Amino acid sequence: MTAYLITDASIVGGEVADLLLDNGEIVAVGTNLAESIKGGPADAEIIDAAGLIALPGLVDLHTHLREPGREDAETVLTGTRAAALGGFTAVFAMANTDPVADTAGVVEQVWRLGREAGYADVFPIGAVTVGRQGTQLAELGAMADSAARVRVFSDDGDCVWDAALMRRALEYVKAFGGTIAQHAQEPRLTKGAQMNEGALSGVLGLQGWPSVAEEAIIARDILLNHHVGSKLHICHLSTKGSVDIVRAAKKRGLEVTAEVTPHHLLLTEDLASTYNPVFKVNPPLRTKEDVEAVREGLADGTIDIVATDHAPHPVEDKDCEWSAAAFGMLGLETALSVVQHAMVDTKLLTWAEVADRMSYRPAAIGQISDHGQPLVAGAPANVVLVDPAAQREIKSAESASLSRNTPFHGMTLPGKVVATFLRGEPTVLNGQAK
Ligand SMILES: NC(=O)N[C@@H](CC(=O)O)C(=O)O
Ligand SMILES: [Zn+2]
Ligand SMILES: [Zn+2]
Repeated sequence: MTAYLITDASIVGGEVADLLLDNGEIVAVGTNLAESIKGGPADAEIIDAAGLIALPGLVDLHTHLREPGREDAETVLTGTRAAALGGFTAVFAMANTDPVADTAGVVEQVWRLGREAGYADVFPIGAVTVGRQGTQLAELGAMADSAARVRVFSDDGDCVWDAALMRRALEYVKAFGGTIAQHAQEPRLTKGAQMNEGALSGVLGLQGWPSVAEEAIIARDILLNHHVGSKLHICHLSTKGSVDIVRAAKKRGLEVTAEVTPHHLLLTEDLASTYNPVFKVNPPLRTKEDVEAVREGLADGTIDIVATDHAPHPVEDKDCEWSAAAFGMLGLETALSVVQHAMVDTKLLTWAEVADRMSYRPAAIGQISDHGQPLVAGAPANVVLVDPAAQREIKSAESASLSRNTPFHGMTLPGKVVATFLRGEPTVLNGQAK
């Protein structure tokens, strides 16, 4: 195994220093390591990281890898390659596959495919209900006890809308400290909904999706979870009202964690007026006021993490009329750039806080131990090197994903992932996937 000596990196939250990676670990952090390791790993490959920021490998708590079932949209291999290019060393794979990841067998298959691909560790999320049908609890315990060690469960794509079933799910996972990640969407309020409800949806003639459909479920589930004393996580929170509810709940000491996507930190509903379905997503893009509120919420810790909700769809599911198109956007390769643009360059977050929101906290919520750790000697060598001064134009044709549905196509965004290391092995070097 090759050792790597990363020199003069700006270590997030620390000083400019060298990092020596060997045998899957960070074996030393310090200045002039080349001198001090004389007689050490003689064959260490040197990577000049002057001007680059070293962050802990990013962790995405919400990714759609589409395998099994929609290998035309993405596979574990292509999705994790896109993840590595985005600086991620671990991704949590959503359960809305075909077959649904609602058994130990399916989650073990996805976990194993991740290991074989070798680009990022894949942690499967188990479905809450059988077939994501919302009627009967899936075998949560068997998935937890499987080789995949599932700790996060979600019917993402659909809401667990039945309050009694949601209560039972929260109670059930308490036994092993699991988390229920809710896709907060009251289905009766969003029947046929196509975009954010407001003046614009009226003008465009597209069925509106009211903020309250999200907020009502978030409020309900925070109360339910408080009653049960379990762990609740809110997927892709998107409205000002949702931020206010979570902020008030945390203030009262109620247990809840929440995520926001890069696209909800940057894009607004006016993009729907293009009628280009690349901007069609669940939950929908909201207003400028909502974007400001989710940015503030992420900055003050109300929203715990950024999660991509990378949702690949093949051309035929997007290249059609708005109402017929699938919901979802790519996100893995652009997430860090969007966060830099929306949060760092605006002085809302420091890079150390980016490490917190995109590595430490998602790893903690997902209960994984080999990721999301500070870059110190003895830690697993999951590291990403970022050039914050780079500018790049996003081109959908250049995506490593099998799908092309990035809403950032044509935009110039700051920051570029130069290298990603998974347990000391480069998955990306010089901006190229291995
Ligand atoms: N976000 C989306 O618009 N789509 C997701 C499902 C989901 O995250 O709810 C998908 O699986 O395509
Ligand atoms: Zn969802
Ligand atoms: Zn999703």
